[in-house]
Amino acid sequence: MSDHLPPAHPPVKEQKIGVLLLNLGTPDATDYWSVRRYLKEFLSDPRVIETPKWLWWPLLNLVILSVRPQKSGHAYAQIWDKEENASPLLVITRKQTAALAERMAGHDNVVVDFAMRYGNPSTKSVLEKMQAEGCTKILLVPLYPQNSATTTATANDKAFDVLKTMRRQPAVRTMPAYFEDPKYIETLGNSIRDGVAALDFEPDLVITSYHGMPVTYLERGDVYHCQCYKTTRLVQEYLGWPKDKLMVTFQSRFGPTKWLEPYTDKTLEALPGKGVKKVAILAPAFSADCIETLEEISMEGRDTFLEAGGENFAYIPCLNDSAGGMDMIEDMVRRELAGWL
Ligand SMILES: C=CC1=C(C)c2cc3[nH]c(cc4nc(cc5[nH]c(cc1n2)c(C)c5CCC(=O)O)C(CCC(=O)O)=C4C)c(C)c3C=C
Ligand SMILES: [Fe+2]
Ligand SMILES: [Fe+2]
Repeated sequence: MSDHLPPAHPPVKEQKIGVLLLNLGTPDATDYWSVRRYLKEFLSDPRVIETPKWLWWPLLNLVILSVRPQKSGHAYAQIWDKEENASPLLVITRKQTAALAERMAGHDNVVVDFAMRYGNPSTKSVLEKMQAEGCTKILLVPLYPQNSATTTATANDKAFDVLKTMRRQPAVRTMPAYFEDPKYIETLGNSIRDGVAALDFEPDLVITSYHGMPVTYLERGDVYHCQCYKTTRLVQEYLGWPKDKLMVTFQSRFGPTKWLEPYTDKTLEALPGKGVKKVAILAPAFSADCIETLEEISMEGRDTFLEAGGENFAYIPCLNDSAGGMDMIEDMVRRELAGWL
């Protein structure tokens, strides 16, 4: 590694600032072994699975990893970006990185890149690359609007685990969760307003569906649940809509334990019976569309709702690399870089 490092004391003019976008990660391919490798890394993270290791290890290795990769692989295959031969999460994160790099191009000392918590490109490989490029300051940008131990914390943990192995330490900052940042609320609110205006029906209800987690994590102090509710309330206030026009639900249940309620799938099943037959739905916990939005909501959720008697269903995409979404990321990153630029 030392062969690839810049001089011990690069002149100040040659020192660089790294901006590292972090997201969750995704399999390299949809086959059994690729999905299994990804799920094994993901589901072995004690920040994600708090079940004691002695109990979780046999369950994961003997049961879950023998059946889940096939099921998830099938779901990934339905949303795979064939042109790029990659998962949408990877393709979109790459585009966000390129767009941010272009927006920061006026600062020739700023290097923008991205890394994943699980899978590729790994946080280790990208942090090592940044150090080799002369980054003496690094801003970690976990792309999760709401803070959770299962996402924000573990993304930062991974980066610090890598830094632990480096003798030379860059100065490091982490971007906070942005669930109530006025720029996020405005951007999300605009995407809902414009998304709804573009529909050929008027939704009775707009559902904000957040990724779920076991209720025990909330009980142990994870702030995610409260931050999800606050995001939806602030967006409702920004839009000036009646309170009952927007609803919070939680999706992606995993395993037999009780997760945060109300569940998205059960809600979509029940709404038509209550006279709510036209819905629009979006997933504000995701900064990029992925299996959980494109397959679980836009495909499965749609089928559930229509089969239960719903008439109109629309999925409003994540902010992704849209102009508004990139204005927001650029704005937040520039604020965190204050004093460094
Ligand atoms: C098992 C526990 C899980 C918790 C807790 C959890 C929290 C959580 N996850 C996200 C964001 C994403 N999750 C994604 C996929 C995904 N999540 C879990 C499990 C938990 N997530 C699994 C097993 C999977 C893999 C897919 C599957 O097999 O169903 C993704 C998408 C990845 C992709 O490749 O497209 C994202 C993004 C948040 C925000 C969150 C917070 C509570
Ligand atoms: Fe997840
Ligand atoms: Fe899912």
